[in-house]
Amino acid sequence: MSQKPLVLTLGDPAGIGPEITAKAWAALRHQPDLAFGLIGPIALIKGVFSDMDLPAPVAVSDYSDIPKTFADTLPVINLGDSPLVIAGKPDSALAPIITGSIAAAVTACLSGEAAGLITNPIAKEVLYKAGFSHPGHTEYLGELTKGAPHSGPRGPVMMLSGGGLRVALATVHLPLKDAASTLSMETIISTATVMHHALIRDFGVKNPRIALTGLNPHAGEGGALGREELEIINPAANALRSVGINATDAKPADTLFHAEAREGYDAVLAMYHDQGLIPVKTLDFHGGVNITLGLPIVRTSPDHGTAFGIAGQNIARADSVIAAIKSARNIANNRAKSNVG
Ligand SMILES: NC(=O)c1ccc[n+]([C@@H]2O[C@H](COP(=O)([O-])OP(=O)(O)OC[C@H]3O[C@@H](n4cnc5c(N)ncnc54)[C@H](O)[C@@H]3O)[C@@H](O)[C@H]2O)c1
Ligand SMILES: N[C@H](C(=O)O)[C@H](O)COP(=O)(O)O
Repeated sequence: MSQKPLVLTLGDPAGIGPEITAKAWAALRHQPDLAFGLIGPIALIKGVFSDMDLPAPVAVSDYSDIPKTFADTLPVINLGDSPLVIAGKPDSALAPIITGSIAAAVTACLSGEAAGLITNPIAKEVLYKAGFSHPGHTEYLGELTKGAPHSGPRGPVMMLSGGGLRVALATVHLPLKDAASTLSMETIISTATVMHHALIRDFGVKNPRIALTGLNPHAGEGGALGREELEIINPAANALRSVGINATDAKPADTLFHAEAREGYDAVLAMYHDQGLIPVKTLDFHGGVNITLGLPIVRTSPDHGTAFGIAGQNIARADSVIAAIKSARNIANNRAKSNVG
């Protein structure tokens, strides 16, 4: 399978990224197939390793050095100097190194030097204050990769995996009041099409079954509680089925996520952010993974954020970032197989 290393972005260094990076490295150092390098100022990560009595990270100049170094210490693609970072104290002055780390990781994946990237959490508000114009990583990665060749329908599509669920979103980071007015047949069709192809290529699902949620309570109750199901979602489902994509008509979201339902589908397409992410994070907060579908590169992320309130206390759990690293390797391997096949 792909022997190229994975790369981990810095995220907001005032958050829990540095400590979960150290904990993930300590947990995975003897698993060479999960070797990863951090992209960021090495000065920002050394203190955490010292506090945890871990070997000091080392700067490497080439991505090919990551696998050779990983068992002994964390390899770092050094981005040079950084402004002062105080754990738990976000600072928009850090925005250039935060976004610079992401851009460098994308470049490494596009060049083939890295098999995939995992993003440490960012705090959107902090980046917005610095002029970051994208809603989050997902859209930024879409922009950074839009010119690169990609076999299959292009995203980006956000999908959270965890608790036995895979849930993608038809609308993402916009005010809830706008979610209904933004919802369209075109958005549902394009998102479900990306999901279908990704389930096959990235997850090895032979005949994907995608359940669509309704927008309204009880999926609109036949139109009595809203008409988006009758006028948008179900016509989109019909169009999807007409081209061979197995998508259901709108189903009531409050009963779609229970165990029996979960067994009936390979993924769910939810109509708005919290409708889809609450079940995943409720069932498996520390095992959940955020996966971006429809990109020419592999990208995963922990399902949590910067947790500024606990940053620097060494109590953050690395489970989710470890799950994200494993997921990135699995997807990279599946893509390598499908490219060969
Ligand atoms: N992947 C990402 O980049 C990502 C994901 C979600 C939220 N965010 C951003 O993070 C910021 C904070 O968001 P939030 O407070 O809603 O969510 P959060 O995930 O940062 O925190 C939610 C709660 O979970 C706890 N928590 C989070 N991660 C933990 C871990 N690894 N171990 C132990 N406890 C953990 C926090 O202490 C807090 O109590 C926001 O700016 C948001 O946009 C980023
Ligand atoms: N909606 C995501 C979540 O709750 O996990 C989170 O905001 C990350 O989004 P990006 O990966 O686009 O930054």
